[in-house]
Amino acid sequence: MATDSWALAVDKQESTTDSVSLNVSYYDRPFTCHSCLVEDKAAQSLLNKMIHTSLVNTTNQVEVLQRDPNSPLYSVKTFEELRLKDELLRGVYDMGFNRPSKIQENALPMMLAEPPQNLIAQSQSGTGKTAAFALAMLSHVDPANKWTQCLCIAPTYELALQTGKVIEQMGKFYPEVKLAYAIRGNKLDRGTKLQEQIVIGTPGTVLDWCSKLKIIDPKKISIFVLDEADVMIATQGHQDQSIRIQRMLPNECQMLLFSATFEDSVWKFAERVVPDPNIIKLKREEETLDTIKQYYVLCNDKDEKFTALCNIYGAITIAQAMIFCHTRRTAGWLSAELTKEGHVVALLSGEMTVEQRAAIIERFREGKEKVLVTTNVCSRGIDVEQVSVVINFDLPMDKDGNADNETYLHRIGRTGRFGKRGLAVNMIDSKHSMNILNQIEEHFNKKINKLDTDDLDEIEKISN
Ligand SMILES: Nc1ncnc2c1ncn2[C@@H]1O[C@H](COP(=O)(O)OP(=O)(O)OP(=O)(O)O)[C@@H](O)[C@H]1O
Repeated sequence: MATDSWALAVDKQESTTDSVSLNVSYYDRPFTCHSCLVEDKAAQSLLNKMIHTSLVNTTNQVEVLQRDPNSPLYSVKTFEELRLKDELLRGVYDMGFNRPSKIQENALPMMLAEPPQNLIAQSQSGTGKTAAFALAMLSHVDPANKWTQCLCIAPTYELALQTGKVIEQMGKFYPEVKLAYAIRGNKLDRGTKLQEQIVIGTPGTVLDWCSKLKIIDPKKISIFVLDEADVMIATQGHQDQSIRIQRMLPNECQMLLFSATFEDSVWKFAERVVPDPNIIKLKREEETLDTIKQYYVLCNDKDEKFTALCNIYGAITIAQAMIFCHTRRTAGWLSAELTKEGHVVALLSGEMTVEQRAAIIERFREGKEKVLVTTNVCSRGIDVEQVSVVINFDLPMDKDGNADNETYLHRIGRTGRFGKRGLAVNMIDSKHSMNILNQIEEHFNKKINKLDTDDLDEIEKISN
């Protein structure tokens, strides 16, 4: 679960600095807690999964690298064209899927081909990867054979359960196929012969079931799925266990690997566990600042920033806004102040569990609250796309106190999605924050104009 340790470190530092001198900005000191910066990728991934209750609408480009150029990849525009078993087709339609998503359209023909083909696929969260490999596994198994034929590993207990749910739902009309969870707490005696055709679990337990306990015969596995590879490799132990499992499988076993991101380390791991792969990459829409109007507001302190924020709210109609604060404490204070002013505010806070965060983001996505106040740590990597205004109550910075340009782009970039014009307002209350703003301007080669929040006419103009 999320530890949110960075927020904790920032909070701690904030409180220490307060007691030293009220005039010294805590931004002036570099952070010391480097290890605290390790993100909880699994929590992030689980959050995104829970939030994406429907397919994310993307206009992304697909890149397909086929191993065998002589077998042209045919495109599937309907699920019928995949010649799925009737039971599965019913399952798919029962889940409300009318046609395959982009990643499904490209990956499913490869996954269902004869002879089996290996695949490495990358696309952002919510694009339909889980549903794709769930369908592939369900299509491949022979329900008459009462042994494990498909093995799927996920980085955490919770992610394994989420994926299992999809398989169960999709296989609803195919009850002959059974699923078992190889997760902690699911204790089976050594030598038990598992009858379930599909097993989903975490690497450690799956490895135990295959080797020590001999519950699964790895030589009888015909599909091996590695889900959330980017999260998996964040834990060295998982990486080693995954490779050990893979080594036990027969050469002809189909290997499938999925990941939401594809940095070098993921790539290296993928190449080790998936021989001769086909590769599908769904390029994420480039985030851009071009359609976003960016401003800054000059203030002396936090209270003035709050007044400026209220002035903006008073002058323009804001559909939905996200407000980013640097610390959990500021976020809490701000949401309380905004609530006093009559705003309906949601606060995403560091001490919440993943489930609580997902519920809050879900309500915000549904429009139940119009303002979401959050810290960056809390919302990192989470896609909320419909926001029209982003307020940087505190500017994003890295551990050394420099501008965090990537985070800035991620926060702001989303407001301009789908061609809509977005608005971003940066609150400046110190020399240091002005410095960060200048670094951001320089990095993106874009001038950010000053906004006078005491001039209501001027504010009104920016929303046109
Ligand atoms: N073809 C489809 N049509 C409509 N909805 C779909 C389709 N495929 C998947 N979905 C839905 O879209 C949501 C996201 O799908 P899925 O969980 O498979 O994405 P993902 O890429 O695996 O995401 P993550 O990386 O977070 O695991 C789910 O609610 C799923 O039910």
